[in-house]
Amino acid sequence: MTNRSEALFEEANQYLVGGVNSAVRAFRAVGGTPVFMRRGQGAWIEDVDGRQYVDYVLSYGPLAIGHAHPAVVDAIAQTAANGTSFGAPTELETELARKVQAIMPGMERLRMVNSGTEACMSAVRLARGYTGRDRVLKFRGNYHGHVDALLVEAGSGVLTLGIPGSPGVPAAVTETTLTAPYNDIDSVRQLVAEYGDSLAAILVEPVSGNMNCVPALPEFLQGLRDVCDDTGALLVFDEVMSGFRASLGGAQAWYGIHPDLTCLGKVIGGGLPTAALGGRAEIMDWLAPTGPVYQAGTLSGNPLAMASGLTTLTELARPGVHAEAEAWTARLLEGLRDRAARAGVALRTHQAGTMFGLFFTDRDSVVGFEDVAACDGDRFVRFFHGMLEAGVYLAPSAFEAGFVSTAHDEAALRHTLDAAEQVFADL
Ligand SMILES: Cc1ncc(COP(=O)(O)O)c(C=O)c1O
Ligand SMILES: N[C@H](C=O)CCC(=O)O
Repeated sequence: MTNRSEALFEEANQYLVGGVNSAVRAFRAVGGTPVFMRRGQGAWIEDVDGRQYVDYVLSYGPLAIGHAHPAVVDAIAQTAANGTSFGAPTELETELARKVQAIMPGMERLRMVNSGTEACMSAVRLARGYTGRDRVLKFRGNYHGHVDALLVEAGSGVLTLGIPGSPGVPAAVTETTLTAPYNDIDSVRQLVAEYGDSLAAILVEPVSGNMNCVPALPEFLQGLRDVCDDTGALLVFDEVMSGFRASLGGAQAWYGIHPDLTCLGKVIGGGLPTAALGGRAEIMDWLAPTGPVYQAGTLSGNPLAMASGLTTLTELARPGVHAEAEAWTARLLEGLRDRAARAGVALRTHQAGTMFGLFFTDRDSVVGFEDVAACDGDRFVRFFHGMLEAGVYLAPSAFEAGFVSTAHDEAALRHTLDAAEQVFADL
């Protein structure tokens, strides 16, 4: 069997740092060569040698209705035919904002940006400008993109590569960043007792997807809401990953707990680069041009990304569509647990709508970074490679979440569970 990926990766390394454009893609945590993809359709992707895989990465979340959905492809093509960017307002920006607000009523006002990183960076600046305070609090294992102030005890590639912080981030920038263990409200209360007066914001992934998939405990999120109400700090939900996934209305609808600001990314662009910051109008209006907090972007609100996002959300919001994908995810996890149990493999699973986590552990619960770090990493690596070989594409790190789309069907389920049965037997 040929392996064009090896040749392509060797060549890529001569031009691109580490052969990739985002660190987690490099397979450093699992070993071997990243598989180069050339095509995607629905729930399936095809590599450069023609091998097919059921895809549970879905571009790390954005493709909620699967690869190359015909309506999305049409919308992008039709929009592109009229020009790809204007640097002037277009009607599509308002249409996407209206659609997001219909699904997430807390997004009273939005600002479109180009990436989740930008959304989180702008959230921090806005919170500081609005409150007149400097400190922000984040959680161990949560990842908010590569924002300097938030690259502290971060998840995702930072965990995958074992990087404790990041060289290049001046100490002065992170001096105002406080960190606490995820799902531990007592630690938050202790920090707030000391620093509450200078706290601008608490940023949290309400469903953490960057230390595998760990949903917040409802009492933890409620505790954060209460602490923010008491101190005047803003509660910022980073729903870049959980938005339109934990439920159609995101984690805020799933828990019924509402932040002051929300960061969105991934699904909002349906596979094209867009993201958004939104929330209470009174706070959002502090952004330029209505307010003094500066924020801008040459390609922000790009028409192609607006068309792709709008079409994706329109399809996803059709009655029953998201619920069906959630039910499919539950069947997947039930099937995996069943096959693992039959093979005597200790496996714990988490589900948050169409996000999921697999943990090789016999712990009764996985609620914080320490629980995730204690899972059997060698077993994950064997599982990952076994599944890849059998035509199932999972993220190449035990610290990334899995994703399902509305295109995952019976054939994909059967293929995945048959593969898992074989792989568990050899673990
Ligand atoms: C929760 C969360 N926030 C922020 C980001 C940053 O988004 P982006 O990669 O689009 O910059 C990511 C993913 O990378 C994420 O998962
Ligand atoms: N965990 C990251 C974001 O969700 C994965 C995407 C990336 O950094 O390439």
